[in-house]
Formats: sequence, structure tokens, C-alpha cells
Amino acid sequence: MSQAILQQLQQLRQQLEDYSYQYYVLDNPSVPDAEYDRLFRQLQQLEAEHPHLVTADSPTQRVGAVPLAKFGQVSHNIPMLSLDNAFGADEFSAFCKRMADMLDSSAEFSFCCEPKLDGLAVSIRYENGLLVQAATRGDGYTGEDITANVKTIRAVPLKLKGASVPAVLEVRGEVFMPLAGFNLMNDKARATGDKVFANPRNAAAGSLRQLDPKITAQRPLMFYAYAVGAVEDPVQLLDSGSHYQRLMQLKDWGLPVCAEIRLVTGAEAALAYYQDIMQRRAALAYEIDGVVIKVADLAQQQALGFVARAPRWAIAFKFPAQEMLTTLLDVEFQVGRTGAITPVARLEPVVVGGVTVSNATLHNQDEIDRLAVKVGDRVIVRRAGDVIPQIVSVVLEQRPDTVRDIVFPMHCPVCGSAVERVSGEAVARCSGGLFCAAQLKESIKHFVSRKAIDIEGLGDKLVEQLVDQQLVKTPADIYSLDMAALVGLERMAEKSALKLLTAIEQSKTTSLPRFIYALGIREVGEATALNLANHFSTLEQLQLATLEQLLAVTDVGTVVAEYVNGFFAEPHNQSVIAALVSAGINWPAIAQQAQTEQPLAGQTLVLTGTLISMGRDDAKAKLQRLGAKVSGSVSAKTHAVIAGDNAGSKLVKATELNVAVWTEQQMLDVFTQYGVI
Ligand SMILES: NC(=O)c1ccc[n+]([C@@H]2O[C@H](COP(=O)([O-])OP(=O)(O)OC[C@H]3O[C@@H](n4cnc5c(N)ncnc54)[C@H](O)[C@@H]3O)[C@@H](O)[C@H]2O)c1
Ligand SMILES: [Zn+2]
Repeated sequence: MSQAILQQLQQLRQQLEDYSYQYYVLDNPSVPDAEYDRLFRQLQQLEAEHPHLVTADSPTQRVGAVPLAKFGQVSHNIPMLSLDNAFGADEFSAFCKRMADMLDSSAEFSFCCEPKLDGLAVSIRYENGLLVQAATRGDGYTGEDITANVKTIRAVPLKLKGASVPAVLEVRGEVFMPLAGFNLMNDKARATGDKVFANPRNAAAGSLRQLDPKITAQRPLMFYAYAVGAVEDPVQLLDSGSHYQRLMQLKDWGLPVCAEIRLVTGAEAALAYYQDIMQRRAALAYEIDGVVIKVADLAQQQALGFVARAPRWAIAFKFPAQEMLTTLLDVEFQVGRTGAITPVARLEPVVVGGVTVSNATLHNQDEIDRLAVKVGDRVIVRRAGDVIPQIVSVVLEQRPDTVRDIVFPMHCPVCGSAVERVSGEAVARCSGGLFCAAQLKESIKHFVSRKAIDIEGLGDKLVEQLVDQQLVKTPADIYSLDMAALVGLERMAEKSALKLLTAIEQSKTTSLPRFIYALGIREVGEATALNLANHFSTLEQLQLATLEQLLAVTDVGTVVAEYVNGFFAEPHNQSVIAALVSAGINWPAIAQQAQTEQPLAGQTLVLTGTLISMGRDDAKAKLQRLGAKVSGSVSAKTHAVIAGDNAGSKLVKATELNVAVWTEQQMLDVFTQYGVI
């Protein structure tokens, strides 16, 4: 029996040691705090049942971890301790009762209530008002010398304000990373493929414990003071009165002190403070994992004293954990209304931040690669504020043998069309825009809109009804709607149905640019649709266009070319297009339009000299858009030479051949007239 307990103790201590090493020394914890706290409590419980088995080196008796040898060492003459935890109102009451019993007093306590900032503790030493040294907490007695790093934090004064500063003052407080800076830093890191920090506490610790202070200087760190260590000459300013007054004194000396700190009377009021801060937790500029409630009266603090690793007069009253351990059961792929395919993690349900979570987003393939996560893995889930739950990391040491890779689908799980991911984009999409049920409402709304096929009276509400009642499964179905189907709809009298049927009939006569735009190809707006129509003249040519041919079109780059190509390569889209054409949609041949829409059609122009108002490529593109052919050499067939500054031989040749010469201004006038400027 006792052997089994010894073994269990040994195992728990070893596990906690390992976790502490990863957390404090490597700044890279492998499990969430809640998991550490759970094991820690198990150990505490076991030790309480068998007090003779408590060892001096048990994690329950010690603080933090030994400092890293690569840093200089700093001893803390007044040790930097940890805090006991309370996980609910009952535990908080027990804390108050324990103190009342010890002091044999029934008077209400005066409490200093403070947010429990999630960063790392540092001690900063000022001599005669000047910052001379800064250290981490380390094991509570010896910390790491991080003076140069702390000096890079702008909030930390290098010199204290005021005349009456003590000869020696050790300020203790938390270095942390405010959320805005943390998110910005991670966004940048994600974009450049650098290390992404799992949470602001790791980011703060990893940024501060750097051998190169230049790296620390680039990190958005902040500091709040919450205690004092050694004080010499005079001590009165800090040693009389309350902890709260101490903090106000530190503030007067120019040290930053958290604005949320309150002095309250009684346990009720401290509980109310806890509730209030918890309500506002998500709106704070920094992450906190609870509040710290401290007996404010310094004489009472003195009388209560310390146990092995924490003062008796303070408690960390924790909030529900925002990170928990769970299992990734499966990954499903959801298709959004614009065709974006998002991997969604199905999780073993777990309470995170007070809410049961069973799904988390995995964003995209890049995120899956970055996490290197597999189905069956033990994962850390994070839910902060109203943000959608995320998987922050995998606990590799708990990976079972049965894990399997997450395979991104090649075909849309909703409609079976090919999945495409164009160059430089993280998001994969279903390419069956005209066919996919997930995208249907959006694609129909776009198809019938005014600048597209333009069916008056077919508004968003009506589209939704038509789709919900399965009267319309692709845009082509609009053209088989009849009176019988329409009058069955909400608020659709015979008269308005008739009007709608007429509008549908009228929409059949359209133009090629409108039709191309109506297809809803990603990144193809009106202007691109017009360019595509002018370039290829017929729908058939456009459907057959290769990537290279598409890239030759004005204003078409790789992304647009890939989307257009992918769209027409999808057979589902082709069959809807065929159905639309056989329903009677038609447009005049583009050549007829060319005469009216392209004022420079049939003209060959030559650009020479330096243009002032725009680059030559730009001018060339605009002339082409108006139908001109832009040539590099002057001949008798040239319609006009456009001469910029310092025009040379081409201008001479034009004069010789009696070819018209335009000034740059004349060209600009043409652009203005036809609206291409
Ligand atoms: N995930 C892991 O693997 C792992 C490993 C080890 C420790 N931990 C976490 O660390 C905790 C233990 O760490 P700890 O000993 O630093 O204790 P703690 O974080 O529970 O409390 C003490 C610390 O709170 C901080 N603090 C913030 N605001 C404060 C304020 N206003 N006043 C006083 N202190 C304030 C200080 O840094 C202080 O050192 C565990 O509860 C666990 O959550 C996690
Ligand atoms: Zn689809």
C-alpha cells in the first residue's frame, strides 16, 4: 500500500517537474495550466493525507525553477514567492476564515484587489532612484539577471521621480504582453513563417528571457508593479499603512501600477470585485487568469506570515481556464457561402472559459501544417472572450499510436466539384460556383443583380424562398419557373408573379460582359468581365482559354487567371452554362459592339518619347482598351504617332510619311472622352 503511494507521489512529482521545466525554463509549456494545476492539486491532496511523506524538494514546497546558467545570477534577499490558489467562492471563504482564526479576529479585512496579470514576475532594483538591476523570479531565491532586457521596456522608468526616493528600492511586478501587441506580433510571424507564440504569457517570457536585449526591445512588453522587496533608507514611506498605499507611493515615483486595483472592505466586496473583473475580462487590454486578493494591512500581513512557497495573506482567485486539454476526434470540412472550405475540428467536449466546446476552427491547410496535428491527437484548445475556439498546439508526448493524417478533400464535400487553391492564397475553395448548394443563395443573388443578368423584382428574400423550396437548384432553373410555382410563394400575388415572369423573359437578352460577370467567378468584377469579353469576343473562346491566354488580357493577373481557368474547367459549371444558353439567354456578337463601344477600333497607333502623365505601358493598355492596335514602328498604315517629350526618329518618320501626330494632351482628351482615365 505505502509502496504504491510512494510510487504515485514520485510519478506526480516527476511529471510536475517536467512540466515546470518546459514552462519556466524553456518558456514553452506542453500542457495547459489547468492540467498542471490539476496534477498539482492531486499531489497536494496526497501529501495532506500522508504528511510524513512530504519532501523538501516536492513541487508543493518550491517556487518556479532554478535559473538558467546562461544568464548571470541575482539573489533575492527577500524571496519572491508564489501564491496559493482558490478555484471558487468556497475556497475563497476558507482562505478568509483561516486568516480570521489565526488572527483571532472577527473584524472585516481590508483587501487590496488586483488583476492577476498573466506574464512573469520580475524584481527591479533602484539605487538612489536609478535602475541598477533587474531579475526574474527563478526559484524564488536566485533569479536570472535580465537588466539590459528590462531596460528596453518603455514603461519601466530608468530613473524614479521625486526627491524622497529610498537609497535602495526593489520593485516587484509583472512583465506581460498586452493583447494588441501580441496579436500583431503573431500575425506578422504567421505571415513570415516565424515562431508563433501559443499565448501572451509564453510570448512575454520568451521575449524577456533573451540573451540579446535587441530582440526584447522589439517586443511589445509592458510592466505593472504590485509589491516591494528590499527597501533601505528610509523605509517609513513604504512600511507604514497599507499595501494599497505602498502601490500608490510606487505610482508617485513614476512606476506603472494597474488602474484596476481597488481597496475594498470585507469578503463580499472582494467577491464582487472578482465577478466584475471576470465580466470585463475579454475587454481588458491584457490577459489575466484571475484576481489576487491581498490583506491590505501591513501589520496583519506580518502577523500572518508565510508557508513554504506562498504568503498566507494573499490568494490567487482564479477564473475558469481559457485553455484545456482534449482529444481531436475528427476533422470535417465545411463549405462557406462563397465556396471557402474550412477544416473544423470535432473535439471531445470540454469546458473552456466556462463554456462547453466541441468544435474548433483549424482555418486552412497552412494552419494544419503549422500545428502538425493529426486526428486522435491530444490538443490544447483555447477560447478567449467571444473568439471562436482554436487549437493552439498538440501535446506530442500524449500522441496515441492510432493517430491518422488530416487529408484535405480534393472534391467539395457538398457538391463534388474540384477543390482549388490559387497561387498565394491560404484558402481552398469549391470551384463549382454555379452548381454548389452551399454557394447557391449567394450565386443566385449575384446572378440576378442589376449589373449582372438584371432581373427586376427578384430580391434577396425571394431568392431565399426559391432556394429553400428547392424550386431553383442552379441559376438555369430560374428560366423554367412558371405561374404555378410562383403563386405558391409567400406574398406573391398573380400580378407580381406575372411581372416577375416578364422580367425573367426580358433578362434573356443581355450582353457577353454582363453574362460573364453574372457567372460570379471569383475576382471577376464588371471591369474584368468587360476585358475578358473584348479580348475573347465569344463565350466559347473564353471557355477554352488557357492560363497563358488569360494572362494576356488587360488587367488579368495570376490569381484571376487561375480562378477563371478553374471555373471553366469544372464540368458542373459547364453544364449550368449550357442550360442557361439553351434556356434562351443570348447576346449580340461582340464585333457589333466593338464599333460602338471601342472608339479607336481599327486604328494603328505608335507611342514615342517620354509621357509625363503616365507610364508607356499604362497608356498602351488604355489605347488597347479603346480598340486601338499599338505598334512599335511607324509605317504608311499608321493612323497617328503620339509624341511625348524628346520624341526622336519616329516623329521624324511620321512627318516624312505624312502621318498624323498627336500630343500627349490630345491622347489624354481621348481618354477623358471615353472614360478610361
Ligand atoms: N502549463 C504548465 O506546464 C505549467 C507549468 C508550471 C506552472 N504552470 C502555471 O504556473 C502556476 C504556478 O506558477 P506561479 O508559482 O508563478 O504561481 P501563480 O502564477 O499561481 O501565482 C504567483 C504569480 O502570480 C503573478 N502575479 C500576477 N499578478 C499579480 C499580482 N497582482 N500580485 C502578485 N502576483 C501577481 C506573479 O508572477 C507571481 O509570481 C500554476 O498554477 C500553473 O498555472 C504551468
Ligand atoms: Zn461545392
